[in-house]
Amino acid sequence: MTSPDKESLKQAVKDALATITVPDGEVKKAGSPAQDIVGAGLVSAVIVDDEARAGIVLDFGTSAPGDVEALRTAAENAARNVNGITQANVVLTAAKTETAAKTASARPRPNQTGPAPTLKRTPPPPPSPKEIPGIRHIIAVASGKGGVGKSTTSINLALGLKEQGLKTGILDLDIFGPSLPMLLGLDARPNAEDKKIIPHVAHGLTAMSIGFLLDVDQPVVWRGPRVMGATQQLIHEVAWGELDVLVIDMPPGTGDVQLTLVQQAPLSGAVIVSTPQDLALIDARKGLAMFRKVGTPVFGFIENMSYLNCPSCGHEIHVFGHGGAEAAAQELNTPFLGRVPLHMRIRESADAGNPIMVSDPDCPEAAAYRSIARKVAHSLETAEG
Ligand SMILES: Nc1ncnc2c1ncn2[C@@H]1O[C@H](COP(=O)(O)OP(=O)(O)OP(=O)(O)O)[C@@H](O)[C@H]1O
Repeated sequence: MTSPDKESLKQAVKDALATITVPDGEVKKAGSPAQDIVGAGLVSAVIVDDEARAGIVLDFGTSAPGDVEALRTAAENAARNVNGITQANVVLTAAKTETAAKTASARPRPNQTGPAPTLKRTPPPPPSPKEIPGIRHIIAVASGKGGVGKSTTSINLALGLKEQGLKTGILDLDIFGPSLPMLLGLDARPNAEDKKIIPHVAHGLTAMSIGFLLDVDQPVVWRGPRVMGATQQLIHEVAWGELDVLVIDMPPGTGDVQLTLVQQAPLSGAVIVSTPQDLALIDARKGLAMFRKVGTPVFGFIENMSYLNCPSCGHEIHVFGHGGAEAAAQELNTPFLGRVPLHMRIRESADAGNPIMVSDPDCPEAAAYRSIARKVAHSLETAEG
């Protein structure tokens, strides 16, 4: 999808939202005469991604919302009915009131012991990335489009880096569909201490996901994100401790959200995941352009779902064509980090919360991730000079 398409879809979603009336006696931002939810200032963000999925944030400020679920449903239906929109997801946010705080804290997640950390509104992002004390390197795992295996690659790459002796963390910033809770088989809300969120530790990785803070049962994300605010918080207000490397699983695509994320984290470098199909490669090129624009070194391309190993003779079968990412990498003067086969083991282990680097470390697919992780570790060393 070209950006003008995305822009016009975004406008169409906004127009559709503007047909929803603020119910009588319901929330309305102070000083606003408008009666529709856009005019009343309740729509704080509309995002349309490369797959034409709409993400909408309805922000209730400090008003105590009444039937916010009805508004959510109305907004979702309005966005879904826009021609071209494939999916719509509405996040509700509000500043914490005493009652709200009580309601929220009355619903602890399993394993929760301390007060629940909440996503909160934070000041606009700083113009230049702030160093994070204790973290030597941050790398972003990006993809031009969704569904290419970016999250699966992120977790196995992180485990591969840990195997190299690096103290490794992983941060899932995929606001469109956080996968880390599933990949690690974890959904407990993290605790907070001294105003910092305490990350989980799983398979030897320090792990944090935006998904740990978004409560599926809770209609409102209290003091919840403007996406950028949440991102800031997840990068800078988590007690990461000492890490050699933090792997960030980025949201798919190369739009404004991604660009801002890239600018918020002091990245040592990025890797771009692609599949062999042409379309994915075109998108991957956009990813490269985005990182180059902000001066982040791209450590290289990874080709995922690259081939099948024939179950009887072990030969590689190239279902989606062959060598596209490698050729593109060469043409774009960017390293090629390696290919990962398409294999049920990768999918099943990921779905079971036991990534293949842990569940079957001696299989050929784990070897593919290991080889990529070695190259990335080498790039990090080189980056250190
Ligand atoms: N090499 C592989 N072989 C088999 N299945 C894979 C492979 N890589 C990823 N998958 C599967 O493909 C699906 C999409 O992968 P994943 O969620 O990692 O993609 P993504 O790019 O992060 O997607 P999204 O954009 O939706 O976040 C998952 O079910 C995953 O298990």
